[in-house]
Amino acid sequence: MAGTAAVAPTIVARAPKALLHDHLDGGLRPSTIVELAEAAGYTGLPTTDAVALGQWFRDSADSGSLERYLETFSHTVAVMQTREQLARVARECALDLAADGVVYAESRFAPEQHLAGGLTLEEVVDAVLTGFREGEQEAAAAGTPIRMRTLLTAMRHAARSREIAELAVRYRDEGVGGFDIAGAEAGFPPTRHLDAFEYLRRENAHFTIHAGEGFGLPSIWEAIQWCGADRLGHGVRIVDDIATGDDGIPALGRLAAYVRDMRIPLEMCPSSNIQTGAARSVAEHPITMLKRLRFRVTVNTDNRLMSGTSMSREMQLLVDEAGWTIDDLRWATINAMKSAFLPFDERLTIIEHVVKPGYAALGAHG
Ligand SMILES: O=c1[nH]cnc2c1ncn2[C@H]1C[C@H](O)[C@@H](CO)O1
Ligand SMILES: [Zn+2]
Repeated sequence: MAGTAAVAPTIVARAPKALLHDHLDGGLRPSTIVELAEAAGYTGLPTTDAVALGQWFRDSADSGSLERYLETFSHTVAVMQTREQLARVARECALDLAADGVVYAESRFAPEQHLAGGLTLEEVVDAVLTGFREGEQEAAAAGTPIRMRTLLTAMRHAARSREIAELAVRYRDEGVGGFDIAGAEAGFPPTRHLDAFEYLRRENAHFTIHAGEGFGLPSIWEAIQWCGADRLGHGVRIVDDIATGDDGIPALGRLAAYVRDMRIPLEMCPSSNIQTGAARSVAEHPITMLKRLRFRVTVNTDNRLMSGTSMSREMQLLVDEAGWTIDDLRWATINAMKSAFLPFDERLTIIEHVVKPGYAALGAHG
């Protein structure tokens, strides 16, 4: 019966997908890193063999710690310092996602990390937006249309969040959907960046916050109740506020209830969470319990390079290891589209004209 049989990889590949949490500097093709490093004279790579390099990223990111996981980004950021490098990486990102069946994606990066080659913050953003536009055009011509948006990230250990928030507002009509903070979570609470969030709220702008990944409930609570985040990056530790009683019935604490009641989207990234130690396995990942409890769950890649993953792979893992059905994949995709930092009418158009017909053709039910 449709919706209950295990979903075959060919079906997952064809399913329309929506991606809210993907890092531009965490999704480079290994071959591109090797080429860009050689052309730029960057000699810091652990190997110049593309296959071995891909493996190196996956192994190094498999560290059990968010801090060590983040160290691997020094190599990708090193080859994203010129206009051409940034545009190429963005173009390839759009093409790779489109080839994987992603129809809508928000890709994020931290402009402040791309100034070493002398570019200004504006030039960095322009270069990335140019690359996304090229990728969109080529993907459409290849018969795999994708709509790309970018989120501008500020690094939580640094002190440029207000400036980056202003940049996000300045570019909001050019393809920037919103703002985010990322980087090590423990020791860097989101309230350090309160002025940036207050500014964004006054500007009617959108933002998400990485919270509840490398640190627990206090981080989620601050992100929502102090900072006013529209969405949570990961948010996986919200399960710490859900107790299972003797009767087996889950009881939600006040914060978990708030997140569910307010339909706050959770940008969940199973493979990344396993690598950083935020979850033990896909089978035990809280995403499936949260889906059952009907939180606003979405499925995401986080860093395709570091996790050796794709949207299809994350979905297939949930199918194979956590029993997700095609109806579940459809539900998560519609959740993501409902939560996108895109005008409401455009969200509806993608849901009604792309996502629903795409899943209907695969036998899924609403
Ligand atoms: O999962 C993550 N948690 C916190 N920070 C992250 C994660 N993935 C990537 N980052 C950081 C490293 C990148 O250089 C930065 C901007 O994309 O965001
Ligand atoms: Zn992330």
